Amino acid sequence: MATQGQVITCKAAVAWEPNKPLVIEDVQVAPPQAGEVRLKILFTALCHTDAYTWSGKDPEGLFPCILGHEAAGIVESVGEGVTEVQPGDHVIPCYTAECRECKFCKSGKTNLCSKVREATGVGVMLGDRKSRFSINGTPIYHFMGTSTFSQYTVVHDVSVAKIDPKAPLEKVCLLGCGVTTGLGAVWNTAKVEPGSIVAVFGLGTVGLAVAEGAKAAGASRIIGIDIDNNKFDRAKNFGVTEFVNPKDHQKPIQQVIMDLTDGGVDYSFECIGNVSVMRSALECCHKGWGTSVIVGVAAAGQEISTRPFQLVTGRVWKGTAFGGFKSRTQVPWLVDKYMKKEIKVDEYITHTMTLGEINEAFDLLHEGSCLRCVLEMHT
Ligand SMILES: NC(=O)c1ccc[n+]([C@@H]2O[C@H](COP(=O)([O-])OP(=O)(O)OC[C@H]3O[C@@H](n4cnc5c(N)ncnc54)[C@H](O)[C@@H]3O)[C@@H](O)[C@H]2O)c1
Ligand SMILES: N[C@@H](CCC(=O)N[C@@H](CSCO)C(=O)NCC(=O)O)C(=O)O
Ligand SMILES: [Zn+2]
Ligand SMILES: [Zn+2]
Repeated sequence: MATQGQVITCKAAVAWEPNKPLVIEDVQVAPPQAGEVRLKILFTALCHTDAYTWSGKDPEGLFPCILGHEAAGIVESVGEGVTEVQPGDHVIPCYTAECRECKFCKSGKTNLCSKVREATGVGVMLGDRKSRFSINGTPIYHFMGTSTFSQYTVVHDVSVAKIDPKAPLEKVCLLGCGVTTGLGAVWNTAKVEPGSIVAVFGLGTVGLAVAEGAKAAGASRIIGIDIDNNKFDRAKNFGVTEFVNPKDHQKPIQQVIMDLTDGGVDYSFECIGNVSVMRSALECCHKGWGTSVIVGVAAAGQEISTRPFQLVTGRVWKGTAFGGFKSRTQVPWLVDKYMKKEIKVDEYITHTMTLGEINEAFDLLHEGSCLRCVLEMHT
């Protein structure tokens, strides 16, 4: 049955309140308006940022909402004026938009785009500042401009990356966030050179993708730091050459790393979201040139600190969103790299479940053994 122009009723996991179990509801998804695209989401993974917003600690978290931002699907229908995708196209929704027209997009200095960001930060669509999701007339907020924990979602056209239709959607959904972010943190934000010594704090999906990116960039040593000893064996497969557990040392971890590296690393990456570790990651960098990249998302109210002397003496503190990748342009390129077996993706998927099992999937995410859990949306 043709669904174009019709309201679609489908299943979605709704976060009614912070920290309360998600509820699988019948949700009405309105047709896309001008500049919008309605997607059939086939697979979505869970990311720690979904858990963070669900926890209530995200200042942009609005409830009730439909979370989810690491997914892949097929275009169901498009609104007026949409020219770059059409029904049937295989796509990855992108929480970092790319309009190619705004001051940010044209700057050549950042992957951030301002066109829809204000609207996506308050859970609505840009056109009419309303949500396309409702349950019996009650609006449900969008999240990150993606809301992929729904069998159908509506996104802005500037937030849709069209990809190779031969790519397995159950795998490449991961390129919608974690893996892409880690690779890009190394390649775009830090620009790690061959021979560099790299420290990665936190060996979850993002940290492992940083290690993978650093290996590909020719790093000579990749030091993985995690408080869970079980992380090391797996991390070796992603390029980590040495493992340090801060719990095994009396000295501050930055001192341990400096002692191991004749004065500090060339690049460090914080992939946890812990502001005290962010300080350690900066301070384990080499005097004169060491650069530290913040990737982890810390809760509202948290602040970073260090002695300004750390920066005066040449260390550089940076951050990255979506690894600095331009979403619509470069996500298809990453999919192609995956198809050519130049980057890993399958290796990050430790579990697969269904939409109906989403609460159990979140429980798993907090266990050390789980990297990414992919949900099949239409079983
Ligand atoms: N900036 C971005 O664009 C972006 C994109 C995706 C994810 N993120 C954020 O990146 C972070 C990492 O995501 P993930 O999915 O890899 O998370 P994860 O929870 O799977 O990995 C975190 C790792 O850090 C370890 N850890 C926890 N506390 C530690 C400590 N004090 N010292 C050392 N290790 C410690 C854990 O054992 C775990 O292995 C999250 O904060 C997530 O929200 C940011
Ligand atoms: N709403 C949060 C910000 C969270 C955040 O920093 N998000 C990252 C992506 S995390 C993906 O897992 C990001 O891209 N930030 C840039 C942006 O949101 O424009 C808060 O306010 O704390
Ligand atoms: Zn994410
Ligand atoms: Zn833009």
